[in-house]
Amino acid sequence: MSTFQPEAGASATPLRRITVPAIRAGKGGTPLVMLTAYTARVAALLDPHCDMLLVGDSLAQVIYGLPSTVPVTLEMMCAHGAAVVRGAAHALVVIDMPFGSYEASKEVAFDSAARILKETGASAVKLEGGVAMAETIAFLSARGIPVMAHVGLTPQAVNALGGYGARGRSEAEAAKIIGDAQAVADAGAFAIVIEGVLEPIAVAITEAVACPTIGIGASARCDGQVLVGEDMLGLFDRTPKFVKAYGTMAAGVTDAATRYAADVRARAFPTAAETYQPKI
Ligand SMILES: Nc1nc(=O)c2c([nH]1)NC[C@@H]1CN(c3ccc(C(=O)N[C@@H](CCC(=O)O)C(=O)O)cc3)CN21
Ligand SMILES: CC(C)C(=O)C(=O)O
Ligand SMILES: [Mg+2]
Repeated sequence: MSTFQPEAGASATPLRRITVPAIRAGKGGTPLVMLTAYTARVAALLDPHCDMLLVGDSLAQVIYGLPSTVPVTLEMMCAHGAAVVRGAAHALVVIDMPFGSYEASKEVAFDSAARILKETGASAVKLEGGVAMAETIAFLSARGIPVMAHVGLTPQAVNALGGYGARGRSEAEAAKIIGDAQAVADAGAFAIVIEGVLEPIAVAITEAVACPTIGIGASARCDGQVLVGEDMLGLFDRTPKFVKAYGTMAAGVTDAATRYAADVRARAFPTAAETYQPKI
């Protein structure tokens, strides 16, 4: 069943959404701006400022209070993906493929990615992995599904990596990450997220590949940047070194809830302005 609906109030000449070729053409230009969003309202607020919105599987921690992204399901990604597409009119929406939905074979990956695009109306998917995923990326790309790749610190592999520490501290690991990025670029990825690597690795990849690189804990010399929206807004409590909070939403929520609770307990809310009185 498709849950995709056109944006409410879409006019006869709607603002055209940013396309995958436009993102590709952003290589080496003004840095591409990307944030995650999981809900329609937050997507609508972030949309005018972003080139791309990512419905990240980080919704595991941010929305669901899960300890890692491993338990995330296709159903969760489709529900939040459809909400973000409804909320955003301008940005290209990319949806994370959840752990277990694409690794077994390129055919399994195609079925999962096709379901995501059908049920959400999004334009592209993202998946984690390098050399091991190159064949899958080529298979999807040749069949009309734009793929954003994700190399370096790949959180779905937390059980194999043993944690969320920065990657590429040994020469062998640095070479492996650069090889992964080259492989996914050669396979046709339209962009590559580089997460949690030593800065020289991110710079070397950005200089080596023809598609845009999107950094998170990587380098300002990447072709764009992505952060988890709630981290950037100052709402999420446990944030990695690579986060900069531009907002103070947690403090705003605490302040509002404190004053609301005090008003309720003092019978100071609701007042006449917020109640329905009989007509005289
Ligand atoms: N809110 C949020 N922000 C993210 O960036 C994010 C998620 N959730 N969930 C999915 C993944 C997980 N990510 C993470 C999670 C934790 C660290 C972290 O704690 N890093 C520590 C170093 C840890 C170590 O050395 O073992 C740091 O200080 O940066 C990094 C990336 C990035 N992604
Ligand atoms: C951190 C970004 C790149 C991501 O994959 C997510 O939010 O799930
Ligand atoms: Mg992710």
